[in-house]
Formats: sequence, C-alpha cells, structure tokens
Amino acid sequence: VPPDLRHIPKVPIWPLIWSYLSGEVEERRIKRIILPFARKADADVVLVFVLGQWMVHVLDAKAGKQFMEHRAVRKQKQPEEMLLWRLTGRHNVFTAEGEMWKRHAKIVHEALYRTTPIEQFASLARKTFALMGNGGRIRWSDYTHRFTLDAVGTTVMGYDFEALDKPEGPFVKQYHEVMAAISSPPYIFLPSLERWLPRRRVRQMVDAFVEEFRLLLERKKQDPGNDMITYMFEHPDMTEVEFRDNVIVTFMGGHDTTAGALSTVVFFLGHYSDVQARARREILDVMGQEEPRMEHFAKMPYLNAIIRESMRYNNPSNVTIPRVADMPLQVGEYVIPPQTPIVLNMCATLHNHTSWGDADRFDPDRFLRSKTGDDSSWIPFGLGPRQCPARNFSLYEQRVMVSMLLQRYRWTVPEDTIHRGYIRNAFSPFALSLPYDVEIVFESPP
Ligand code: HEM
Repeated sequence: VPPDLRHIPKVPIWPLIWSYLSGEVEERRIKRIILPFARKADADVVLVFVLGQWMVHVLDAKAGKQFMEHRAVRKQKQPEEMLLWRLTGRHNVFTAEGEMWKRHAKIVHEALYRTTPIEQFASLARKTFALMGNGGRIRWSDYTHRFTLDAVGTTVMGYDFEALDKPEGPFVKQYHEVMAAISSPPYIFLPSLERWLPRRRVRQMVDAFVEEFRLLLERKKQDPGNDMITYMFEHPDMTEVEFRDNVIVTFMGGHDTTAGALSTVVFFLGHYSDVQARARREILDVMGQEEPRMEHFAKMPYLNAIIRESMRYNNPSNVTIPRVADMPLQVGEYVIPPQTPIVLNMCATLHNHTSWGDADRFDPDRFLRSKTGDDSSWIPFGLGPRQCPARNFSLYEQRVMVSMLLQRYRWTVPEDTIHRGYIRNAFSPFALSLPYDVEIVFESPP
C-alpha cells in the first residue's frame, strides 16, 4: 500500500484476489468481504485492491456526497484500449468533463425529461403480456431484457428493434454479439491485451454497429418523432459525432440496468406473496382496470416503496466509475491524497447497517415509516451532478410494468428456482447486478 494511503483501513488482499480469480460477482464480494470487514473496523471508507491498484471505496452516502459533489472531482480516465469506448465514443454525457459535460448534460437531460412516455411503456407491457398469454412457467429475466430494449429503442431512438416480437432479429442479434465480444473478461481485466493481441474482427463488428447508429440518426432527420433523438436535433450546435455518441451511451445505459431491476422486483413480489397481495390491493384501488397514468403513481406509496426496496436490495449498479482529484480531499474522517481513485460503493451503502438497520431483510415498509432518514442513503442512481439522468425514466418504466402485471397476473417463484436463499446475479465485467434465469410461474386471476 502506498505510504500516503496507509492511514485508511485496508480490506485483506488475499480473499479479494481469490474472489476475483474464482469469478465471484461484485455484489457477493462486497457483501461477503468488504462489508463485514468495514463493520468490524467501524469504517465507512476502506481501501480495496482492484485491477492491480488500491482504490478508496466509500460505503456511506454522507461521505459519498463529500467527494461526488466536490468541484475538483472528475471521472478517472479509463484505459484507451477498451473496446467499450470504441463503441460509446468519447463525445458524450458519460465521458465528457467540465464545460463540455455541462453542454452534453443540458441537452440529454432536457431530451430525457421530454421523453418519459407512460403510454409507450404501457403499450410495450401489453405486448409483453400478449406473448405471456395465460402465463405458466416463464423465464421472466428474458422478457425484461426484451421489454427494456424495445422501451429504450422506441423512446430514445424512435426506432422499434422488435426485441419482444423477434428476439433473434438482426439488430438485437448484432447488439448481443458486440456486447459479448467487448465484455470478454481477459480484455476487461487486462485492457492492454488489445494492443498485444488485437481483435480485428471484433473491432470491425463494433464499427459496423456504430455505423448502424449513424444511419439511424440520418434517417431520423427525415422522419422526426416523439423521441430523444428528435429533441436533441433541436440543438444545431451539436456535431453529428456528439449526437451519435450520446445516443449510443443512452441506449446502453438504459437497457440492462432497468431489465435487472425489473427481474429483481418481480422475483421479490413472487417470493413474498403478502407483499404482492398488498400491492395488488393498492393498485386496484387507485387504477382499477385503467391504463396507468402519471397521476396514479403519486397515490401508490406502497408500489413505490417496493420498487425502492428492491433497488436497495439488489441494485443493478454496484459501484460508480472511479473518481480522482488533483488536490487532497476530505472524505469522512480521512484525507485522500490527490490522484487516488475513489468509488462510491452503492451496493455497500445500500446495505450499510448503520443507515438501514436490518439491511438484509426485504422490507418495503422501511420507506413508509416516517423520519428514519433512510432516503438520503437510498442512492441506487449515484450521487451529485453525475447521478443517473434517467432515474425517473427508469422508475416510471418499472412502475408501469409492475402495476400492469399486478392488474393481470398472480405469480410465484417455483420451488426449484436457482435463486433460493438469495438472488443470484450473472457475472458482469461492468460490475452490474443482473439476475439470470429468473423463472416465475404466472397465472391469470380468474
Ligand atoms: C435501474 C436503472 C438504472 C440504474 C440503477 C442506473 C444507475 C446509474 C448510475 C449509478 C449512474 C452514475 C454512474 C457514475 O457516477 O459513475 C448512471 C449514469 C448514467 N445513466 Fe443510469 N441507471 C439506470 C437507468 C438508466 C437509463 C434508463 C438510462 C437512459 C435511458 C441511463 C443513462 C445514464 C447515463 C447517460 C449516465 C451518465 C450520466 C453522466 O455521467 O453525467 N441510465 N446511471
């Protein structure tokens, strides 16, 4: 450990290395190694060995705010070679900094604000139910991916990928192939491999996919609609490359994350039948058999609490992109030296016993009990100016899907589920928590 970091409690290195080598998912590593260590050390700021360097992990929202809202803090530069950046480009709201970020953020936030289409989410939910028919045993996690892909396609890009109707359609297939190739673990953990063993075919695949987006934008210019791209075009000072990169990054940020959240919340509702029954009573009282409207959701505190609790319990996003500063930073009781990478560990913050009490219990009511201070620690979308610009978009997408499911089906988790005991997430090179093979038994109420 560098001498200027030795004052910070250090998570033991060998269990971490073993965890990386065994392919353990990020969320398990945090709950099994980092959180118990921090609890024993009574620390909310710890050092964690990641990808060959020591990083500061912040496990508490108050300390998180100190650096995530600090003006001198910026995202750490990620390895140039990673093909993920070839895909997203570098001229977008996710990668830009300073004044350039402000410019992108203004346009993307404004466009997203105008694109929270409850009716469109509802129409795609209906399409999903038509495919599910009367129910039966269904691999729900597949449906969530198809639903969110079409949601982001139609609303952000004004383009229907038809992932629900044609899961093997050309665009969807191309997208999955590109993602699988750029997520190859050896190249994620050792990005310089791309220099020594360049993958020409994968580069061509990525470039071809990026070109698809460019063509889509070109077509959109002739055929505007009620979508984010059309609204972005109202800003003629943006370049073609900036339009394209923002659309790709929004498309990518908007799909897997919400799919994971929808898999988790429906799993928990299937697991806790009393929670499901109470939620159904609430939504039927408010909506009856009507289609959801924005004003309905203000009258559904329990549904909102369930979604919040589910995101607290298994947040799709475990850690932020590392941040750095050119000056020393006070974080909690520690001074962090300049250039030290710091991450907000959202998974740990959302399971911190000091803020949440019995953090391992699934308890939506915790959000309904007054004045617990819980809200300030509920940070699944990050913190500060760079927190997720699409948090409302995603929350409404979840509210629409779950409320409409409750109107139409009852469901349970099958006895032989692989998720007995705890919900299992797939391995993700981008440290996401996305449950896999979530099978649910749906039945239509008589
Ligand atoms: C459950 C769903 C989602 C979760 C948990 C989530 C989480 C996050 C988090 C934690 C960040 C901040 C990362 C950091 O600070 O390093 C972020 C940023 C971002 N998210 Fe989301 N997100 C979700 C859905 C979406 C959706 C639906 C979209 C687009 C339609 C989206 C687009 C973005 C973009 C563009 C950024 C970068 C913002 C910036 O750097 O200024 N996200 N998200």
